[in-house]
Formats: sequence, structure tokens, C-alpha cells
Amino acid sequence: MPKTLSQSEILQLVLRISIASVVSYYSLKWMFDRLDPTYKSKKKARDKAEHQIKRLGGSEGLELNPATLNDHELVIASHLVVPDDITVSWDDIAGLDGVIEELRESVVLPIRHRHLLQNSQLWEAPKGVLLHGPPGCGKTLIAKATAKEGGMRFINLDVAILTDKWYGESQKLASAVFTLASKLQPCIVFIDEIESFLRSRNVQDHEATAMMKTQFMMLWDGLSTKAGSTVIVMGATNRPQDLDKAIMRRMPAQFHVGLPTEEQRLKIFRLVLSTETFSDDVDLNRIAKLTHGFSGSDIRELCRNASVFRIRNYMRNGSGNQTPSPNGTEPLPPISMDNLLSSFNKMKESRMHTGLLVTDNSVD
Ligand SMILES: Nc1ncnc2c1ncn2[C@@H]1O[C@H](COP(=O)(O)OP(=O)(O)OP(=O)(O)O)[C@@H](O)[C@H]1O
Repeated sequence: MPKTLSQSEILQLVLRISIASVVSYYSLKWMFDRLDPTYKSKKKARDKAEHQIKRLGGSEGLELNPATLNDHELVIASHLVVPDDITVSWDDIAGLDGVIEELRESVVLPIRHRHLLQNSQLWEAPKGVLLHGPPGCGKTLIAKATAKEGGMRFINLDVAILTDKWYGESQKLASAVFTLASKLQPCIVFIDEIESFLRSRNVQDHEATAMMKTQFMMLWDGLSTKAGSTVIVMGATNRPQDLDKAIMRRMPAQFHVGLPTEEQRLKIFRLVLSTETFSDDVDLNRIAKLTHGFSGSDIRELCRNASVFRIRNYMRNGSGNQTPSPNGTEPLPPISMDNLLSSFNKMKESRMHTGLLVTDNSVD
């Protein structure tokens, strides 16, 4: 006759089975984690995310415990930029006063003064903003400055992480973007090259990609209907024509950030050189005229090169050797017109070789 177990024996057995299950679960989890080739980068992202959120808690009193975030939210949070780290403000952008003024009125003021008109749905910031135009003309700069001026947290979303190769991960990450942004609000989710993952849907789309896009839009709509939500998706693109029409509709505020005109280039030159000393012979009007087709980023590069030319001349002694100037105590000479022109000619030449020289006169 089989022996019946006493109550304490049954309890012991249950306890042993429970302990064995827990140990097996964690051992297997540990093993699978390490088998995942992205384990190390995920861990690094998690550590970075925790660090950034703790900093937000310190400087802005954000009450968010990183331990309450799920793995996917932590991956997204690793792209969080803390306002203290945003060094850009409106003052660092030249020649784009019109765009700045509109963003100030439509995004920054409603967010900064949201307590004033809590019940007005008309004075709400748009849930989507699109900045479009050629590379290097200040789209990222504008997005960061808007976050800074609006006192908003900034998630610089890298679209590559949303296209995770593991089935189902993309959707979870897309959902994490919005749940995290809501916890961090007021918050801007910035997506550079937004057309690369929200391009017009077509039949060749992988099923998982199509589902991720649909889910992204549903979550975005969820934000729009949530009263008082201060999460803004800000997209930047060089190819607005490639964007899905449904996405376009979700970004009612759209701004063209084009190649600067001669007048705008002059303003950018003045701004970039405002911290430098330059000689009396520098004619900024002339250099602004010459640099037709240059972006703001090109102008910065031109000035940086001019500064390199200046230092190179300074380091050369009279015989032209690459040796420091006598006893190295002479003050650094100011940037000269010659330095700027040498830099301009160098850039023009390299652009001719790479075919990047703009010959379209419409921007001026
Ligand atoms: N209007 C501007 N005023 C001052 N600096 C500018 C301006 N436009 C561009 N720059 C300079 O060029 C750099 C690059 O600009 P930014 O990254 O904002 O361009 P972008 O339009 O986002 O380009 P991309 O499409 O390549 O991301 C800036 O960090 C800044 O130094």
C-alpha cells in the first residue's frame, strides 16, 4: 500500500519544487540573455537610461523610478537628452526668424503656459511637427532649441532601433516610445530622417514593418485624443515626398527649412564668427554673396577651415617651415579675408569633384 505523505512532507515538497522552478527560470533567463548577441549593447543602453533618468530626478525633480520602466522603455530612454545637456537656444540659430517665431507661438508658449488655458483645445501645441529641407540647414538645431525653450525633455529617437530583427520587438519598442514619452512629458520625440521608417506603405513592406507603422500611428492618435498631453512628435526629413500621407496628416505644423538666401548666409556668418576676432579687411557681404548654395553647416565648416588656415600661417616661420613662430608668444592673428577666401576655394573645389556644387540660383 503506497505511503501517504504527511502535511509537513507535502509542504516541503511544494517548497522544493517552487525553489527548483525559480532557480531554473533565472538560470534559463541568464543563459538566453547571454546567448542574445545584443546583450551587451542592451545592458549598456539600460545603464545609460537609468543614469539619464536619475539626472532628470536630480535637476528637475522628475519622480520616475527607472526600476518601474520595462526593458523596451529603457532602450528608448537611452536616447533621452537631458535639458541640461542641450546647449542650443534660439540665439544659436541665424536667419530662421520666421520659423522660430511660429514655433515659439504654436509650440513653446502653449507648453510653457499650459496652466493658463487648461480647458482650451484650440490653444494646444500640435501633436506633430514636420521640419523639411536639405541637409545641414538647421532642422536638428531647431528641434533641440524648441525643447530647450519649452523646458521639454528630448528623446532623440534612432529609427534603426525600431526596426529590430526579432519578430514583435519593433511593435513593443514603438509602444514604449509613447508610454515613456508620456511618463516624461512635456517631451519632444525627435525622429531624424522620419521618411526612412514612415515612408509610404507599399505591398513590399514586411508584415512586421507594416504592423509597426500601423501601431505607431494608433499610439500617436491615442496621444492626440488625450487631453492635456504634452508629447510632440517632431520629424525631420530631406524627402517629404516619400512620407506616408497618413503620417503627413498627423503633422499639421510643417516648416520648410531651406538653403539660406544671401541675407540669411550673412546672418549665419555673423553668428558663427561672433566669438572670433577677424581683421578689418573681412567683407562678410562679399563672402555671403559668393557662398550661394552653401548650407548653414557648410558655412560653419568654411569658417572652421579659415581658422585652420590662420593657425597654419601663424605656426609657419618666415621661411615657411612647419615650426612654431618665434618663441610662440605672439598673439594669434585675427581671421583675414584671405583665410576665408582660401577656405571657400578649397570647399568649392572639393564640391566640384563630388558633384555637390549647387548651380540653382533660386535660393537667392
Ligand atoms: N541657421 C543656422 N544657424 C546657425 N548654425 C547653423 C544653421 N544651420 C545649420 N547650422 C550649423 O550646421 C550644423 C548642422 O545643422 P543641423 O544638424 O541642424 O542640420 P539638419 O538640417 O538637421 O541636417 P541633417 O538633415 O543632415 O540632419 C549645426 O550644428 C550648426 O552648427
